[in-house]
Amino acid sequence: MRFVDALLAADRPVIMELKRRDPHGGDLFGERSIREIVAEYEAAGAPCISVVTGRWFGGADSMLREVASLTDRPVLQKDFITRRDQLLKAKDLGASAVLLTAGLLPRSSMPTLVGASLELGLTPFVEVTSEAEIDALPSADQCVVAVNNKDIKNKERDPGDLDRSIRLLPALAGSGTVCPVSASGITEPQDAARLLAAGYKGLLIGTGLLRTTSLVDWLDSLDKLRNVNVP
Ligand SMILES: O=C(O)c1ccccc1NCC(=O)[C@H](O)[C@H](O)COP(=O)(O)O
Repeated sequence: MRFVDALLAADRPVIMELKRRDPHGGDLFGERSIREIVAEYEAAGAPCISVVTGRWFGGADSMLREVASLTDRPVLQKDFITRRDQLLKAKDLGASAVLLTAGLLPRSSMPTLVGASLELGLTPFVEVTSEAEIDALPSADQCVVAVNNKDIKNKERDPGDLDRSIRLLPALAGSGTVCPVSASGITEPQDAARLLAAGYKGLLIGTGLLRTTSLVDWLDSLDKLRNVNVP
């Protein structure tokens, strides 16, 4: 299934992320193997899985290959992608979607990379932090567009500003994307429920899910707050 279709059809529209380290170098996997985390996410009904291969977060390309070999859920690669050859590699490693960060790319590169991703059958997962970045997006109707609540230019050391997602939602709706996503800094089920109630079709959560003592309880709380029954 396509990344975007899987997310839009999900009872729990949460892209669950594997990220080895937090921005301060803290371990997020503990004793768990990649296989165990993927199994936990699948059992929790993850429609899509995100893998951070960026080295700032302890990532490596091998993590993407391993995750893609363990699941048939669409997998997003989160890395600093600036060139077409990285898209080819992402595809080869098993990705279904690729992160393109508006704030890190020269404006002229975004249309080229969005076009090249689509040609390769990869969903562009475009991250933005401002209205100006949203207004400049090419082919937003064919992209997942995500508001990043943290500041990647500061290595995401900040706790995140979830109100940024609320503020930018009207601009996202106007961009033409069918799949607005709120990403980063979502640690509590209450925050997740608030963002979904506001109109987000998906959330991307790493640290909050990797650090919780019970993923099952975290997601049950979210379901209760949303009044949904997940079988
Ligand atoms: O945002 C980027 O440009 C980026 C580039 C390369 C590797 C990672 C990148 N971002 C990481 C993230 O955005 C977060 O891991 C993700 O949104 C989850 O955040 P959190 O729930 O706060 O762990």
